[in-house]
Amino acid sequence: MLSVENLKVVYRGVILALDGVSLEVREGEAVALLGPNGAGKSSLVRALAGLLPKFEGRVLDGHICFLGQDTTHLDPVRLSQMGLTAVLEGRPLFRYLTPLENLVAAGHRLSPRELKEGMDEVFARFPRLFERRHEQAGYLSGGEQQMLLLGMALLTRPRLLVVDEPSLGLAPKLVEEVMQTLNALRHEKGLSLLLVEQNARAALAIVDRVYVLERGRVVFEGDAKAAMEDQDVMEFYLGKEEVGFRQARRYRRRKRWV
Ligand SMILES: Nc1ncnc2c1ncn2[C@@H]1O[C@H](COP(=O)(O)OP(=O)(O)OP(=O)(O)O)[C@@H](O)[C@H]1O
Repeated sequence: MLSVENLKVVYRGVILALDGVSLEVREGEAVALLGPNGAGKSSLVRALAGLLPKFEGRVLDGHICFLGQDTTHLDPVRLSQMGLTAVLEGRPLFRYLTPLENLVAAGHRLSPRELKEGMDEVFARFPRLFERRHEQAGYLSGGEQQMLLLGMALLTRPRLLVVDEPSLGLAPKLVEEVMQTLNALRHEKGLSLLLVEQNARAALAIVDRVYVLERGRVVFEGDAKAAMEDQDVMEFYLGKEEVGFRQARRYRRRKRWV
């Protein structure tokens, strides 16, 4: 469904963010892209969604192929029409508009009947959004905003959903809820999912395969279950799990590979 080959991305002509990344997401598959700050995860998302020019970035080399078509230089509108929807990090929504208005904006390509059906489905899936549908979206909690963004993404009728750091800033219980929502969407809608995360454990619990990015390169790829059971991977790539004096888990990076 999606294949990325030897992708190099540069910002302002000098800052190399991706240095020859190759990866694949097959039809119906859920794949995690993990990595620490600055690894290049968001740069890959921007490249996939045709958004690099908005960030003064461009593809220097390599190819992106979606549904058999070379989409390396396609614009976001065309990509969305093809079924590739990206939910960017930082919860980009219209903060001064209501959830209802945000959903209408996201579903602007649908007919009135399709929009109504789509919104009914979103509100049935996220009852809390329905309760708060007339309030300002900027005042929703982080978890509710994330649900709204997923609802907006659903209205674009994606075949591949790319979600950038949905767990950012959320309490563990909400992280779990967001992951379970993504998992349910994937299975019920038959979506393919590329989940970009720093929270390795949360992501690995719902995906089939994983790529780990570090300093713009893929340093590990493999089966998610195997990655979780592999102590070296957990320690070296994802950080060592430690149980602190309050029995709180924390993760410490042990080593860099590149
Ligand atoms: N608009 C930009 N202009 C210049 N450099 C950028 C820009 N965006 C990202 N970079 C640089 O590209 C590299 C990769 O950044 P990117 O945001 O893709 O990493 P990331 O893995 O998503 O990190 P994080 O988890 O912190 O969001 C970093 O060195 C970053 O400073």
